Amino acid sequence: MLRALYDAARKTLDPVHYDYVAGGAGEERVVAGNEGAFDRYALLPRVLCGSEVRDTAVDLPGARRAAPVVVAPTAFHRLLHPGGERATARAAAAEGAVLVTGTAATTAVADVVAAAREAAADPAVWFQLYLHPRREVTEALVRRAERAGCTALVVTVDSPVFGRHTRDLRNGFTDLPPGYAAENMRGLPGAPPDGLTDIPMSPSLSWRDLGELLHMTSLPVLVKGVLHPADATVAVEHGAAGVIVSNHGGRQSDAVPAAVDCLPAVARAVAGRVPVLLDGGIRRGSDVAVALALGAAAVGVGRPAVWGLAAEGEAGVRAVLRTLCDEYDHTLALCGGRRNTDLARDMVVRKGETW
Ligand SMILES: Cc1cc2nc3c(=O)[nH]c(=O)nc-3n(C[C@H](O)[C@H](O)[C@H](O)COP(=O)(O)O)c2cc1C
Ligand SMILES: O=C(O)C(=O)c1ccccc1
Repeated sequence: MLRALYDAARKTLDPVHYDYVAGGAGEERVVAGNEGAFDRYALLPRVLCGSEVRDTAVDLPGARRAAPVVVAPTAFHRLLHPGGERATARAAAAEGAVLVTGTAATTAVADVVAAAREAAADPAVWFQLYLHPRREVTEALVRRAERAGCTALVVTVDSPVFGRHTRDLRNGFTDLPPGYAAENMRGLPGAPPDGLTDIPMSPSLSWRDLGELLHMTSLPVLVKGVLHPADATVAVEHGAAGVIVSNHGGRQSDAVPAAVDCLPAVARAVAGRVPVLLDGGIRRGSDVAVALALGAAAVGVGRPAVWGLAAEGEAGVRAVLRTLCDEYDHTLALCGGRRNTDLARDMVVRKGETW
């Protein structure tokens, strides 16, 4: 459905930047695996129980939204389209989707939220955070997000070290070019804004650091990058407001399972205490339906939104979100559902393994 937009993105982007977005760690087995995993699931519809009027609304931390599709945090939008994060923010707000803007954005969070507010009266922008080894730097970032009007924080925990993006290493793309900066890092304690090397990652971060983050803010905090069900349990016990099952779109480890294959066990561990979100490989409305039936409250999309942005700016991101949500609503109707929670666990089967 969105093939034409993706092709346009490929044509218009500098090949090095295209590779930055498309690529992943190692041999990119996980990049391929995230998408491929959805091909192994099928939906078993229920019949004669549907409705003309469907309600796909979802309650997420700091956001009730009309559809269960969130724009996942991705870096460097200004590098990919002159409209940058502002264009993405306007698109997400206009389509009623949560936008997760982040530490690696090339537009300051206050400007991102301002752009979202131009496009809709009540937008929802979350801020994605890399925990800084220095607590005062993390705290300064948190205050920026709070002051800007973000309604939740997303802390990414799958990056104890930078991912080794094979194509970037081959292309020599290891930092932002001159003229671009990770704007949220500008002027932070001890952090000159020279680019992505200012976003340090540390393998010595621990659950204690998450605990400290939860104490320094009253915003809900979602934990992004959980694959092991035991970690989901610990996150909830610490007070996380949500768990995001994600392998970072295959950009960190190239030896992990497909994200959607980790979802059922995480959903079981969380047991409805907080919403579970999933990102990685969502490309069509039926993928959204599979994820919801396997226990997700909502899904995130990374690359699809970026391709839309690169191809057509705000209009491209809007087209991606609208298409996914339309397809999802149509799939829900075909499954005999009227709301998201009608997609029950027993309506997803492994292909070739129906009873
Ligand atoms: C170009 C790019 C940049 C990304 N930057 C970040 C980031 O700064 N922080 C983060 O938590 N995740 C980041 N991610 C991961 C996404 O949030 C998300 O987990 C992933 O893209 C989902 O997979 P998908 O692209 O198949 O939808 C990035 C992904 C891409 C493709
Ligand atoms: O590219 C990424 O996946 C990513 O998460 C990131 C992290 C720090 C700076 C830039 C991008």
